[in-house]
Amino acid sequence: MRGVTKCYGDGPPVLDSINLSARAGEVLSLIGPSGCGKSTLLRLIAGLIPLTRGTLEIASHAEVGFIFQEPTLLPWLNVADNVALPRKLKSAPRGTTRATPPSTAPILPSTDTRELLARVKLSARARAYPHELSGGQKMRVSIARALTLNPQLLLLDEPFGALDEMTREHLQEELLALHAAQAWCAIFVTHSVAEAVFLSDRVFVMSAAPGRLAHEVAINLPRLRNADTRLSPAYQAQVTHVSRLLRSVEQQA
Ligand SMILES: Nc1ncnc2c1ncn2[C@@H]1O[C@H](COP(=O)(O)OP(=O)(O)OP(=O)(O)O)[C@@H](O)[C@H]1O
Repeated sequence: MRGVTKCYGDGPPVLDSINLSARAGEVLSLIGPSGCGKSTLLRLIAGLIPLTRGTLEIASHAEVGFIFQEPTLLPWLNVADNVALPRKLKSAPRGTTRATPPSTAPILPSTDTRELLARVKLSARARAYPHELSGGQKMRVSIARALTLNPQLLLLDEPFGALDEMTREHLQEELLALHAAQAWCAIFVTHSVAEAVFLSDRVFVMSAAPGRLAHEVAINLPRLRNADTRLSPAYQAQVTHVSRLLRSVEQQA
């Protein structure tokens, strides 16, 4: 992104002159006060809303996956069919596929779907329906669905915000294991400093009104992170550092 500015309607800039570049395989986090424009930034990258000014380039043909805080699963499809949905929508001729309840019997999961379900530890629940799953399991389905098209870029908007602390930590570790296997670039929006530091190569602390990238912090921890990482002094020092930066932008707001 170069000089990206976003206004909604004829309102003031919500984001002002954002310059941001991400390398293949990098995990970036955006953290900042409520309303500073984190979700807006992700929606711009996803192409869901238009830029007001500036330029945004994504490597050509890059597949982009999006994971929201709400798992947004289709209640009438089982786990395997929810995960396979992006592939089915993509392979269907334009104008023929509608996301309405089908009357046909469920199709056997493809090998790819089965493998994805194994990676998110849901093989045993392939035939379950969303209402039969826990919050953490629903999020695992949402992650598997986002990975179905082998994205090079994964956008995550506060995906673990509604989950309890333990589930959240497990999912963070699982997400990093998936990243080690597939090496997509990820841009992660979170309100948790600990989560941002744990997951990221770089953390951006944003200031509000208008939203800007106020601080960039390189997280110099070994890439292979696990539960022990959270106990290490280096990790805790980075969490303290980012927390102070966040406090300072909040005081300026
Ligand atoms: N569709 C919209 N129309 C008008 N204003 C909007 C729209 N979406 C967001 N905004 C405004 O843009 C600003 C940034 O919103 P955004 O949701 O991007 O912030 P955020 O940093 O993700 O917030 P939070 O941390 O609370 O989720 C806010 O002031 C919000 O009110």
